[in-house]
Amino acid sequence: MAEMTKDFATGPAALARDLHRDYGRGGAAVRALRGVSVDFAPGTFTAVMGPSGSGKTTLLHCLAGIDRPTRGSVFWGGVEVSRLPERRLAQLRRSRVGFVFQAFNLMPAMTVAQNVELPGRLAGERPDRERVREALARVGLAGRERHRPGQLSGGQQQRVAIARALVCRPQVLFADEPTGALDRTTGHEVLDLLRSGVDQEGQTCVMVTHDPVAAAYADRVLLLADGVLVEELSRPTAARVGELLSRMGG
Ligand SMILES: Nc1ncnc2c1ncn2[C@@H]1O[C@H](COP(=O)(O)OP(=O)(O)OP(=O)(O)O)[C@@H](O)[C@H]1O
Repeated sequence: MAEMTKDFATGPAALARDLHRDYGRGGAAVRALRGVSVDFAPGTFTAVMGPSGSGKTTLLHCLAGIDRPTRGSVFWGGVEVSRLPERRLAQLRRSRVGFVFQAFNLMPAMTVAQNVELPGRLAGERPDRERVREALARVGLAGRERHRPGQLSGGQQQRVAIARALVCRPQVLFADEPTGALDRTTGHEVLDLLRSGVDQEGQTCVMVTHDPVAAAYADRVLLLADGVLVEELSRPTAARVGELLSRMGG
């Protein structure tokens, strides 16, 4: 592929350089990102934190190729994705990244297996039953293929959404407040799952969260404020993250 560079195998799984995202123009423009540069090494788990409106979701969407930066670049492996034409970007996004939302975003009328197959079907592929079974087994939902989302608990529904994101074996899994709609115990199950994907399968994971306890599952915490990265914390504990957040607020 022409846009591939030779560092593909060894470089970061994803990176951003001088990322800017403005919403609107002129004096009324909201500058959601104002020059973010960051690398995500393969097999690492990063939590993105910061006050409401600091640009966390915008950063995640730009990194995942769901939104385009106004200026700056995003790379997956050695591929610069921020300038790819829409069709090529959609194709690459399907095979390289997975995305998990706070609200699960499952189709209620479809079975669990059909939900996991859906992105592939939308891309015109024939469903691979074995892969779907594997993805569901990986999230602890073997045997629930024929159930509907409404027959599952919130935590199980989020695990279906994670299986859907993992079924194409993405290089990077992005999760936007994946435990935001869950109680604490169920939230921990989802976080354990994300953590074990990183430890056991070398998955790269980037997660937005407001919760210091959730952030402590990560290897690193990035703190955003007003669209810029202001702090980075390695091997976070909930107490250190809490301290950092209260320092920011004070
Ligand atoms: N589509 C949009 N149009 C206009 N402004 C937007 C749009 N999306 C986001 N913004 C603005 O960009 C800024 C960053 O928003 P973003 O959702 O990325 O923040 P966040 O840190 O994820 O917030 P929260 O923690 O509340 O979810 C905010 O000021 C927001 O109002």
